[in-house]
Amino acid sequence: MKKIAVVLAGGRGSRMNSDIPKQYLMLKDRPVLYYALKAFQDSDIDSIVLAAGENDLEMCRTQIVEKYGINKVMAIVAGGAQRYDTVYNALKAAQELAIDTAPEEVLIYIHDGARPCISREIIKNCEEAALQYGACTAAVPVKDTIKVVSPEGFAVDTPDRNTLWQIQTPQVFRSDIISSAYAKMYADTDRGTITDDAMLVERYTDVPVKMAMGAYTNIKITTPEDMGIAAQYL
Ligand SMILES: Nc1ccn([C@@H]2O[C@H](COP(=O)(O)OP(=O)(O)OP(=O)(O)O)[C@@H](O)[C@H]2O)c(=O)n1
Ligand SMILES: C[C@](O)(CO)[C@H](O)COP(=O)(O)O
Repeated sequence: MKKIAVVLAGGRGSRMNSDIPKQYLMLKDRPVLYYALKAFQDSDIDSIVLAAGENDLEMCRTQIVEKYGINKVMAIVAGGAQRYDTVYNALKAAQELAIDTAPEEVLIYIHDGARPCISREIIKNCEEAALQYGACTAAVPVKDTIKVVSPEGFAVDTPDRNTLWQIQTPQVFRSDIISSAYAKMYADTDRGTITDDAMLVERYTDVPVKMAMGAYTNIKITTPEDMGIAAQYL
């Protein structure tokens, strides 16, 4: 199996309200993005594709990849308007890297660059599930009661908590499966809001997406208070 990580850093981080995108803020003494790259660097994956904003490509190369010796990064590509556009650009680069390998023999690990607390154990859990099922996502069972709420702010339903999982990354797929999902998604003019890659596999293929155990500490930096929490976890 060839193993390629796709690390996403093409977002603007609008909910963070900072001058620079959240993935470049300093967390402890390193940029947020460093931690995800380092986790894959230290894993047994073969290579990393980093996707970043068009104007940040050179900065990523010199100030993060080269500076911290992340030498498994084999391509740095420009992101797109939506998260899924960024993933798609990175997938094309990953396929180039694996040109000599059958897509069924390639695993793609898609990870948010804004999730710095990823661990070796989570990567391993996802890998095992992807090898067995072809498609998986890191996730944890929800701890709170979740309600469906009307636009007016009233509870309309309380789903059985035992059926609810909170979805994280990495999301790991066999290359043929995620490629097929993306091709069908772009052909669909009525695709609506898409927030993760597992959703595409659920919607556009018949491959069930397996939950692989993530961690409650594997948070995504989204709003300012997340920086302090992530620093504690790290
Ligand atoms: N067009 C985009 C949008 C998001 N991402 C990446 O996807 C991950 C998760 O997305 P999210 O937390 O939603 O990031 P942002 O879109 O940057 O944040 P916001 O929604 O607050 O603007 C982040 O690592 C982000 O950089 C990306 O690569 N390209
Ligand atoms: C993929 C993801 O991290 C799963 O939780 C998430 O969907 C990323 O985007 P979001 O816009 O912050 O939900």
